[in-house]
Amino acid sequence: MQDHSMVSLQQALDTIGEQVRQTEIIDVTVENSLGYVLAENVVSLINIPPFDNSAMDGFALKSSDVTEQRRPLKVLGIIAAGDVPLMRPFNSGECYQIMTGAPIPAGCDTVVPVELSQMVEASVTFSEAYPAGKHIRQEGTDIKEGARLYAAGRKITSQMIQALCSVGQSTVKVYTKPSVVWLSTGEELTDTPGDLLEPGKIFNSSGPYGEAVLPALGAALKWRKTIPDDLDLFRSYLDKADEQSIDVIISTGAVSVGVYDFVRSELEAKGWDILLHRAKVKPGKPILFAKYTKTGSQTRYFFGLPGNPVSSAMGLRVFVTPFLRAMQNLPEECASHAVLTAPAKANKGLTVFMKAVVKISHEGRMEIQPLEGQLSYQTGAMGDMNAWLIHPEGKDLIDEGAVVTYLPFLPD
Ligand SMILES: Nc1nc2c(c(=O)[nH]1)N[C@H]1C(S)=C(S)[C@@H](COP(=O)(O)OP(=O)(O)OC[C@H]3O[C@@H](n4cnc5c(N)ncnc54)[C@H](O)[C@@H]3O)O[C@H]1N2
Ligand code: MOO
Repeated sequence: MQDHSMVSLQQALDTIGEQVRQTEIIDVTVENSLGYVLAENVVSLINIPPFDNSAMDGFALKSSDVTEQRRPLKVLGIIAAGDVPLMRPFNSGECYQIMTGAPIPAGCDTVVPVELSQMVEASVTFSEAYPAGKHIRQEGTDIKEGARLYAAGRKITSQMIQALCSVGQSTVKVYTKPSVVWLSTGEELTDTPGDLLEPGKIFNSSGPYGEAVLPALGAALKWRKTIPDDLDLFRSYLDKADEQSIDVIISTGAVSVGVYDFVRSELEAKGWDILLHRAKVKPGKPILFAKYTKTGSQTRYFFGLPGNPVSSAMGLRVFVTPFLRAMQNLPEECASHAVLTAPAKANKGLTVFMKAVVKISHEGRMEIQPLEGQLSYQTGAMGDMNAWLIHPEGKDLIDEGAVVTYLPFLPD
């Protein structure tokens, strides 16, 4: 007889969390580093700006030369961005025309914007006296040489790429993105959207969803296949993933108690250890987690996500995402809270994840509202949700106005 007992959400997460091993550390070019997690602190080796430069198009001069007397100054030449800094100081009564970003010449203590000047041939006068220290962007006033830009464990964003490039960083050490294979099981699945559905068939929605969302979860999807209820094919894909040293295999469907629910028995037959099967959650109840250890190679992991499409999405977010994050040394996600704007009722015996919308009210308050269509086959509301409201085990009704916990649809 099968064991149909279920563990709590926390026990399930702990079982998964205990298995985490970090991925390999590699060097990637900064240009290709988006979405990777830093495995080292990044320290700037140079000052930014690397030299004093002008913040305006105008005239580089000594402020003592610009007085109420409006004495004309001799323009010695033009200094453009990219020019070598002029080290030879100029004399009183002289100045340079200077462009934004151009190096400040030795002896200059201010830049007067072009709008305040009248230039006639090589001579310029200014409408008013001008103080020292204006419009000069001093070396090191953005980023100091030796300053820590980013700590290990930060996920690289596009903004960070801009700062990394400004200090001239060429490569960074990062954790490899966990490699993933996605297997959609089900005789009923059709992978040709746009075609007329054959009787009894449905379109595969979870496979393309997995492919779309995995990059945002930090994973590298290597390949994705659909498997009718064909055990030989399933075994051959397991072997292929093994040969390619895939870190994590994710399947959808065939993990419940139906006659054709073969995932668990096939994994066991192939020597996988089933560490978790079934948790007190909804959707996602029949969640399965297994590992495969072969001498001489890295342990491999398998998540069997329940087939109902909302259950697959929930399993990916609630169980797989923390595992993928921890493999890259990302910190655990912090709990997010919001005020419930409508009562939420759910099964008391389970932790229920409800499709919901979180938004900031006009008063600046974070508010959350459960959507219509909460069942695990109902994908209609998924496009509107941006959060999973967590309705904890042990409660049936949560009143409007209560503060509840939620999981953003995507992690940071
Ligand atoms: N006697 C019981 N029956 C069921 C139980 C149970 O505890 N006792 N649990 C139910 C729950 S809860 C879930 S969730 C499902 C999970 O079952 P499986 O993982 O075995 O999934 P399947 O039976 O293969 O499929 C379930 C459902 O989802 C549709 N599906 C599957 N794959 C896809 C896909 N890629 N895209 C779109 N839709 C998909 C499939 O056609 C089924 O309708 O079991 C319940 N049964
Ligand atoms: O637990 Mo199932 O995942 O509700 O549909």
